Amino acid sequence: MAEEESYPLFETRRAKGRVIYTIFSLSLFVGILFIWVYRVSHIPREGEDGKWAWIGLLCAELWFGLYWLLRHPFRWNPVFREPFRHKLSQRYEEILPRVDIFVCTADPGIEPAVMVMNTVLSVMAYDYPTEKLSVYLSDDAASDITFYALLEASLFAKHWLPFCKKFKVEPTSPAAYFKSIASCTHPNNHVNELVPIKKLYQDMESRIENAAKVGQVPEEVRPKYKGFSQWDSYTSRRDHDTILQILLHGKDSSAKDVDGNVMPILVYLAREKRPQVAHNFKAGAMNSLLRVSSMISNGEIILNVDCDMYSNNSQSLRDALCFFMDEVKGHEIAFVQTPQCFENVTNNDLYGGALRVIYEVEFHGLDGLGGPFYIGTGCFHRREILCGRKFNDQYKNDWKEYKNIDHMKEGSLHELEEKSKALASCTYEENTLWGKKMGLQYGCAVEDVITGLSIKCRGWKSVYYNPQRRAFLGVAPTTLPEALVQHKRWSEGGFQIVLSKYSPAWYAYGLISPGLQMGYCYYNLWVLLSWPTLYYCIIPSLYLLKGIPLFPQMSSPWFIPFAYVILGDSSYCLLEFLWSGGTIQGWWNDTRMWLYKRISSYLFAFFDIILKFFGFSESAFVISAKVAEENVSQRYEKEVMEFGNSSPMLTLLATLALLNLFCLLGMLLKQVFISEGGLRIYETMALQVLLSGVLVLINVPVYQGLYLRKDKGRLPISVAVKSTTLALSACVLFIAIS
Ligand SMILES: O=c1ccn([C@@H]2O[C@H](COP(=O)(O)OP(=O)(O)O[C@H]3O[C@H](CO)[C@@H](O)[C@H](O)[C@H]3O)[C@@H](O)[C@H]2O)c(=O)[nH]1
Ligand SMILES: [Mn+2]
Repeated sequence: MAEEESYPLFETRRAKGRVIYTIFSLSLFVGILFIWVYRVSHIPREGEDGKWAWIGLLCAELWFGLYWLLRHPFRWNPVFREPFRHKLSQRYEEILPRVDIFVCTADPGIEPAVMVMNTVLSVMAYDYPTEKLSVYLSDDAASDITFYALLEASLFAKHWLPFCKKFKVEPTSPAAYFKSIASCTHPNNHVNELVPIKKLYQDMESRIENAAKVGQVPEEVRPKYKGFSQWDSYTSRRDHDTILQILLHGKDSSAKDVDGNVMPILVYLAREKRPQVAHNFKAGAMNSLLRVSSMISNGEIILNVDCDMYSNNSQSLRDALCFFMDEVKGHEIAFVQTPQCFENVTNNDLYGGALRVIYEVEFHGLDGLGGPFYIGTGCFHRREILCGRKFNDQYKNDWKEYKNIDHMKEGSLHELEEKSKALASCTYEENTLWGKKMGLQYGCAVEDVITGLSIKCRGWKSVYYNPQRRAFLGVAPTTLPEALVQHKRWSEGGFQIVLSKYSPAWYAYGLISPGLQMGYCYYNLWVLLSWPTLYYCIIPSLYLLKGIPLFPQMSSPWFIPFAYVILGDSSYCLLEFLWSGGTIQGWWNDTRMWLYKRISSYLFAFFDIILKFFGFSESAFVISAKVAEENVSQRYEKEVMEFGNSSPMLTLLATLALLNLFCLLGMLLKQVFISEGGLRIYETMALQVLLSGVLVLINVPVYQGLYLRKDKGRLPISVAVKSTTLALSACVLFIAIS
């Protein structure tokens, strides 16, 4: 036994090829230095054309170069983790800790109840002792339909859980499972039982969908369940008492599955909301869940998932425990983060939703520097640490200690509900440390990342666990505006962190490793990329139209560093993308999104931050859509870009796309009709032609959306008119004033 115990519960491997990477990046850095030197030493003299444009480019290039430096630490030491769950089982099966799972939902219109129930069912069916598992659904919409759906799900679960156990079902989300076996051709060994369970599921699904469609819980159901009476005092989504119902609990003898086994605890919670009290979005929901669950089950481990992120791997809970329960390293680990993966990403990933390089490369690198960020979903936490505990070396979790704690010795379920409700009232947090030092942090659009950072600053580590079989699968945005709005929220939140008390730039100094500090800055400074990128998309093209070079000509030796940096960096990014499982077309699409995020999401986030700073605008959380209309989905499947509305973001994108087209065409026309320098322009202005050319190529979907497409997903006529006028006038004005 002693020898047995000396084997760790997980293993850490380091990546190879770091030397080559280091040499390569050093060479690129030399190239960047040359570019800087060139810019500084060739500033046009007073009276010469383009002096200010030149200085602008210098600033942009300085910033790009510095930002580029930030991305290196987390490519130096990537690590890969491998848990050994059979060892966990051998050593700790009897004393596995209690686990509380939090699912958050906020809007039944955007997040359909059936989808949410699939997530709930999938996590209820983890391969784990059910008496130690509790699932909490937080509903920020306080929708009785969601409650009704959960009631239905709790009944269906009594069949579904034994079925999953018996046939080792994977994935345990019923919708995903039925879909996966529909596409598999060989007959299963459990056809006889499959048919009835599928029927049960479909019946439940149609009942929930009907209720959602008519916007009402069926008349006959209401009086049967006392829980619905809690809606009697409900006035609106933003104004209601706490609604809390324990739907399944070991104390209740009916909470057994069809085989007579105990079911996991299942709780519905809609925390109290009042119009005059800030509810702090998902962070507020999580903190209420933390308190309520401490009363009902008090699991030592907490798993948090978004309502679309169903469990795709029934073992991942045990895998995560291998990290926490490891005898040597486990005590330092605050949370275990899995990547966000998406079920609906198409082959060439038009909107870059898969975030491939982030999850396949960069997060492994962060793990080598002290641990990945907490990214809100698919994350396992230790309760105490999430609630504010500081690290100290002596701290060791004695898992055996918890063995026989029964949190519910006396009192009825009803009493338990009433006591728990008080913890979810909207005044509970007044004059407490919740949202500051306890629980999730308030006031930031990425509550998850800032909370993770504050945990790191208290001395803890985290682990990135990226299993072969995806742990969770969710829904990525399926339209361009949605993708852009999501990135706006993220970039805005990131910058709020830089400006916050926990700023990775200064507060974290000395508390986390310098590499990790740089990693946090790399992700949280997105907003500041908008201006230089915009500048690079506009100025060189306008000067191309006018015939003024801003880059070295091809025959100059200064051309070499530009060519080397451009080629070297793009090929490196391409390789990394392919290595992460992407396609070449996917990389091209990702590059387009890289551009669009910078010139729209980040820019608008920048303005929003300013507005908020001066008190002109309030925090908001724009929830990402999880379903799309039929024709939108069809276009998404075909990878046709979906614009569909006329937001200022799209007008800006279209204007910039057209501006580049006009500049390039204007330059070509000048060549043909005025024929100033003939082919010379390609020699003197090669890089500007290249830049405009690439911008035009990358914007092809925008031109199509403006002028060629007829379907509903195209850019509206109004955007076409506005952007064409704006782009043309910019070109004409620029030529005219000089
Ligand atoms: O007031 C709110 C708003 C949102 N949510 C829930 O938060 C989750 C995430 O919202 P979503 O619209 O899907 O945002 P994403 O951008 O996909 O989410 C990522 O980024 C968020 C921070 O911006 C994190 O909260 C998420 O966990 C993380 O997955 C969803 O389950 C929502 O139901 C709430 O519970 N209450
Ligand atoms: Mn989401």
